[in-house]
Amino acid sequence: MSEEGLVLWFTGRPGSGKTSIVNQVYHILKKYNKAEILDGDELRKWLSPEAGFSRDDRERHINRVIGICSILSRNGIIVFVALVSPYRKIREEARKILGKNFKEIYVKCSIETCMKRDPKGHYKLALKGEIKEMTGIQDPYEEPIDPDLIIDTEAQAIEESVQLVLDFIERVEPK
Ligand SMILES: Nc1ncnc2c1ncn2[C@@H]1O[C@H](COP(=O)(O)OS(=O)(=O)O)[C@@H](OP(=O)(O)O)[C@H]1O
Ligand SMILES: Nc1ncnc2c1ncn2[C@@H]1O[C@H](COP(=O)(O)OP(=O)(O)O)[C@@H](O)[C@H]1O
Repeated sequence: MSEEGLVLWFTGRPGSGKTSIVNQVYHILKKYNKAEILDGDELRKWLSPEAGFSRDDRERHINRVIGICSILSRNGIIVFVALVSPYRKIREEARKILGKNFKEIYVKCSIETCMKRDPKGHYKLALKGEIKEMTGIQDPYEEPIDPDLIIDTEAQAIEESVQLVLDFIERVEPK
């Protein structure tokens, strides 16, 4: 691994599998590389405690995450980002700012399956009207058009998804 880092940007609907995959890949990789996880929920608590889920709030929060990625990756760290990041425009912005070491990984899963999984119960609350601006219910999720990697968590077991990400990193990491 060179001093150049890598930003692996996992985007997908809530419940698609971003956190589960990132945690497992990180666990395997961190023995050999400097790596860090920037995961939606945990990150919001300290980086953007004031933020809700309006488009403006999401964009402001994601812009801050892009800034952190820039600092970490230029210090040779592999950064795992797990954010819903539902808008194409802001993901394209991330690619522009972070350059060739930005890799967009689409964690693909239909809204129906995400709603069935509902690991945090947010979809249920959104359907009852207790959460507003929920991605996939009242708010859009704009699928990536040409991502660097697609992980289909409806078609794959988690072990398979994890292996695909590890294989991808092996192919793209700066040597
Ligand atoms: N309104 C609404 N819309 C989307 N998501 C919501 C909402 N309210 C709470 N949550 C939970 O917060 C997590 C998403 O935070 P992110 O910072 O990743 O979202 S974003 O990138 O700013 O769009 C996301 O966690 P993950 O399930 O890990 O994706 C949700 O469970
Ligand atoms: N192939 C897969 N990859 C990732 N998660 C999966 C897969 N198949 C089923 N799941 C399940 O889907 C849920 C995804 O939740 P989570 O990882 O918190 O998603 P997200 O971070 O995208 O909200 C977990 O309960 C996980 O066990």
